[in-house]
Amino acid sequence: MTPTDGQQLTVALSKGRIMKDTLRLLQQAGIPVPEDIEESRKLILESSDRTVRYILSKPVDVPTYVEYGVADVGIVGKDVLLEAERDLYELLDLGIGRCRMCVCGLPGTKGGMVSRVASKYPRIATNHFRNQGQQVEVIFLNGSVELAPLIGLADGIVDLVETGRTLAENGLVIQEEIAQITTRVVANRMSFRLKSEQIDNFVTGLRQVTEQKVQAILGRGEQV
Ligand SMILES: Nc1ncnc2c1ncn2[C@@H]1O[C@H](COP(=O)(O)OP(=O)(O)OP(=O)(O)O)[C@@H](O)[C@H]1O
Ligand SMILES: O=P(O)(O)OC[C@H]1O[C@H](OP(=O)(O)OP(=O)(O)O)[C@H](O)[C@@H]1O
Repeated sequence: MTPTDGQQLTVALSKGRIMKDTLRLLQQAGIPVPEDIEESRKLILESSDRTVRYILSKPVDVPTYVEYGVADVGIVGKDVLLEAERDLYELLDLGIGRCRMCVCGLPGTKGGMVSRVASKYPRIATNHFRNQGQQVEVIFLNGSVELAPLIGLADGIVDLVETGRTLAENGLVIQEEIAQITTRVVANRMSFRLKSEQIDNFVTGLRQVTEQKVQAILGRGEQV
């Protein structure tokens, strides 16, 4: 069957760090993925059976494409979702791209003392300190935020920590964990109703794969 535009599912994928693991899960779930999706410089690709169309986007833009409905579904980190605060349905945790959103700083500088914080995530940082009743000035930076406390721009940072290597190599420590981060599947609210069957199939396939992964890990745990 060749689907019409109305039947085709448009999926916004995050380019970069989580792309490889995302494609692996899609393939394991039996969702058709174009063979050249990793090598190609094309930004819009269709599966060979034309049931799925992929948009390759910067992670930070995925919620925008999905909220405006130009993508029915998106795959993106919880960090990006918390920062974007878009009106989307969050359907599934894929369990990949695992890291933590943390307040970090030089050893000996306590979270409570912090008055200026640098972050690529100004909304997450602002909400966090507001919830704690702390008055903190948040300075937006685009990356390498660990520099800020080292050169005196800020007292601390709010940033992602995965292995902890970037912090350790720059003499910084975690002061507080704000949130556990993983990659999520999100959907446009209207698409969720109009393409319920396609979205349900998409999410069910991925859910089965991610549950199998959890069971495999538990299975290994039981043998130990
Ligand atoms: N160590 C990590 N650092 C940053 N993001 C991580 C890390 N581990 C997992 N992630 C996940 O990967 C996503 C970031 O991917 P990536 O670094 O490719 O995007 P980006 O920050 O928009 O990149 P850039 O702006 O450099 O193109 C995050 O949104 C987060 O969900
Ligand atoms: O705990 P780690 O394993 O060291 O990972 C965390 C680092 O990785 C990310 O930076 P990224 O490499 O995306 O570069 P950026 O600072 O330019 O965003 C993040 O912002 C931290 O700096």
